[in-house]
Amino acid sequence: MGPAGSGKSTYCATMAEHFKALNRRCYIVNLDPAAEDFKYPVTADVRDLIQLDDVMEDHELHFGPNGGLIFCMEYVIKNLTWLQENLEAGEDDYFIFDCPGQIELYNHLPVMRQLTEALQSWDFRVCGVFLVDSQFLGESSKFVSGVLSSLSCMINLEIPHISIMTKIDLLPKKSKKKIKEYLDPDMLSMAETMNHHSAKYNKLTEMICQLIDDYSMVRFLAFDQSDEDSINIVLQNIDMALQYGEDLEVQVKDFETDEQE
Ligand SMILES: Nc1nc2c(ncn2[C@@H]2O[C@H](COP(=O)(O)OP(=O)(O)OP(=O)(O)O)[C@@H](O)[C@H]2O)c(=O)[nH]1
Ligand SMILES: [Mg+2]
Repeated sequence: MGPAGSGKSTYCATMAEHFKALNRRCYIVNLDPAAEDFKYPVTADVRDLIQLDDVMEDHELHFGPNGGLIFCMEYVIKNLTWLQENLEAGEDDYFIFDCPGQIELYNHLPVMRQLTEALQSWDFRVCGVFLVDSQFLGESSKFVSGVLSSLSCMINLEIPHISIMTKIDLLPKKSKKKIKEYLDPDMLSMAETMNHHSAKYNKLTEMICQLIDDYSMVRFLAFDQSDEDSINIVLQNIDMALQYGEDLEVQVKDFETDEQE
């Protein structure tokens, strides 16, 4: 998930390659009814169910691109059997859902939550991965704004949640250093750098930063698609959030115990 153009589809393509190199299976589902072409193999495509263009061209519905997208996602929720039929999952299968970028889907509409609840009811473990373009995080105020959008998504979905800064490979060396400060941010000194003219707003900024700091609510991981280690760290964090592989260990232990008996 994440704002338009934050790199969601590119993340899916990078992960598809990475999984291949690890010899691990991974299936990617396109949930964006407006998507056009893909740089990854698509296991299931929401456009087989509904397409944004068709909705926008419908003379009775009269939707623009954003209203049309919401209509499409509500249609998906009304037709969840389509999704379930397309997710014939084996044990330990790993799916990535490439989601649309409109932020309203995550922070106040119920559709994405309904979707994650459906996946959980089908016995999937679900982790939210929220992407923000690192090029927009280089200033304290923009960083706090990125944290808040990730946070509102996390609170709305109530699932394990990982926040990622994308396009690190595009940053000049100097900005890369600066971005590192944002991976483990000192929110209070950040608040000081954002002083406004109005004391009232300064206090508000301070309190927002304090809140983020007190609860360590959002920590970003850097995602550099040109750096294998950075991809690995992101994947490990998601695996941990999903408790991926824990059952495998249990099965091995059970097997050993059986043999001893
Ligand atoms: N260099 C570089 N370019 C990236 C990276 N991630 C995305 N891009 C580029 O950024 C643009 C948008 O990336 P997408 O992956 O399409 O973004 P998206 O979030 O799927 O966009 P929407 O689906 O339209 O919301 C494309 O031109 C990508 O090639 C990255 O990590 N590094
Ligand atoms: Mg996309």
